[in-house]
Amino acid sequence: MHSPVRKFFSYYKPYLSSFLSVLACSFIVSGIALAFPALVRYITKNVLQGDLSTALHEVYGIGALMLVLVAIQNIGNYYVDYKGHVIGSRMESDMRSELFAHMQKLPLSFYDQEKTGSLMSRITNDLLLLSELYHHGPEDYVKYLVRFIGAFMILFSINAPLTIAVFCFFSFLFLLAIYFNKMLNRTIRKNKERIASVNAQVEDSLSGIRVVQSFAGGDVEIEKFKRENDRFLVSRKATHKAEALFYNSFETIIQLITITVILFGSANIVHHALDLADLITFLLYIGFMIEPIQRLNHMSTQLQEGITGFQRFMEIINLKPSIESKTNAIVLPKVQGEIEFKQVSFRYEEQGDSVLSKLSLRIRPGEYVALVGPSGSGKTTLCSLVPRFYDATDGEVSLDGFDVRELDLHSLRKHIGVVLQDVYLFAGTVMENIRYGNEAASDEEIIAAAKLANAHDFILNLPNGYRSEIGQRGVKLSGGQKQRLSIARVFLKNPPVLILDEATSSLDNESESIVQASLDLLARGRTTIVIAHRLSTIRNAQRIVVLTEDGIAEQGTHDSLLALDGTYAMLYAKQFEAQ
Ligand SMILES: Nc1ncnc2c1ncn2[C@@H]1O[C@H](COP(=O)(O)OP(=O)(O)OP(=O)(O)O)[C@@H](O)[C@H]1O
Repeated sequence: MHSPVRKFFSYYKPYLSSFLSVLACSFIVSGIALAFPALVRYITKNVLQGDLSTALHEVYGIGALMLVLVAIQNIGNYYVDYKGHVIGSRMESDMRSELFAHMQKLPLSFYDQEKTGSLMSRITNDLLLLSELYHHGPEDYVKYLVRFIGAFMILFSINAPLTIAVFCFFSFLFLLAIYFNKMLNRTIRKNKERIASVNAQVEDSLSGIRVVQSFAGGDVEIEKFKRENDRFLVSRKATHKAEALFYNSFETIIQLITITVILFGSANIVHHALDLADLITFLLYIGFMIEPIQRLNHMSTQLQEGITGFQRFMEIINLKPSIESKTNAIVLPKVQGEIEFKQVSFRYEEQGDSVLSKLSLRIRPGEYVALVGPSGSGKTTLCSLVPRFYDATDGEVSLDGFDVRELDLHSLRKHIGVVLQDVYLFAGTVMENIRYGNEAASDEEIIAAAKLANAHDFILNLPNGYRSEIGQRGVKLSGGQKQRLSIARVFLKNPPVLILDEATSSLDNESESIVQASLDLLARGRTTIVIAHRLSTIRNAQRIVVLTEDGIAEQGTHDSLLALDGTYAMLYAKQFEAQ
């Protein structure tokens, strides 16, 4: 678990020298600002009340000095604004990259619980104002602390009792700021959670836009969206209420301070304890003490946005990937493909029911094994334990005799190819999608893989051949075409172990036979586990394993299982009748 404070400051490290130069500049600029009321005081108290024949000459001299100071101050402010913001944005961008990379390592069990849209919101919205926090946070503290302490000391030297009276008001402001900042933090956190829900709703509706339109479900989606959007509005209203209360209480106290200074200052003038020039100086410096507080006050929503964004960032960063390579994990350069499940039990959630219980199965290198059984019996779950999409709750899964938890995760997954029923293609070209199987592959190798997957001909018929854009999730392709691209991807990967999970189930007869031909070719010489509902497609499997809710019910070849006249024979007869 990272310490939040240490983690927060660690992002300054790569930019430390630039950031210190910004802080130094900020310090100088604030010091210069303090000189102006002192110069006004000098003019009103010393120059204008002294020898008037030389006064104008001296005033021009001070005016020239002021111009030089203004120039230095503005150049300094430009540097602080520009450089500071760039540094803040860089840190924000570093954090965004770190969060995305961290999410890549989180296990599927994490994604089972979270909504994609909410996670997107954490990467985009939540981090947006962190740059302001990183840049303005320390820099404003330096700037305003210099101004505040400097003004306090000068005022104290002019009139100590009045300064202390004013300071009492400031401590009250300070306490008020702490209280309201806590309140803002709460409401802003709620805002972020609710905008994340709005995002999740948008993502869900738009990803399923085909289902929405086919069910004419636009109104339902609009209603669901409105519900989330309204909840966001309610929490925004609470934030605005807190902000308005905060700002206006502050302004009231600040006005009270000014009135106190005018009243007490005037009384002091009447009693000859203060002169007019001192009162003017006092009022100018009070402005210096008030300005930092006003500014921090107006900035506080932005800063709080940054703080809550950081807190939500830490919630994810602190999640330790439960499935990762051990230190000194074994890297397998070559895999024979022997898979063994030893007394494997599994359940998805800690409190949930077991999906698999003490299951044992050994698959020989190069063997073609079909898994069949009723829906929900755990076939997909069993296969997902091999590439460690999930870890067995009990027992051991091994590859070539090595417990998969001892193997380097990258090297383990490199040796396993998975073809699913629900193909996922990325927005991009055909070429880019096939290359996903092996980033180092040449164009020729990609074309060869496409030929093996029976995809080459249809790809050439696309408007731009291999350079054709296939749209989000491959919408511009048919189901069979998408499946053949996903098979080409696995051909290119060339893994010794293959898992085919209902790869042809959603295809029509013609597409199925083309895809089946490519799958048969793909399976050649590899250890293959096939999950199939259509039993006709696995008749030739070397071994058929029948999985039921109670575990492995029977196994053997198609003919031996029919002869056994058990679960398989019953499933087969049912399908045969239906056909
Ligand atoms: N990600 C998940 N989180 C929680 N439970 C799950 C998850 N995936 C599957 N399950 C549950 O685990 C059980 C086994 O599911 P699994 O998908 O492995 O079965 P299957 O035999 O492959 O089914 P089918 O043939 O219908 O695909 C089911 O009861 C299912 O509800």
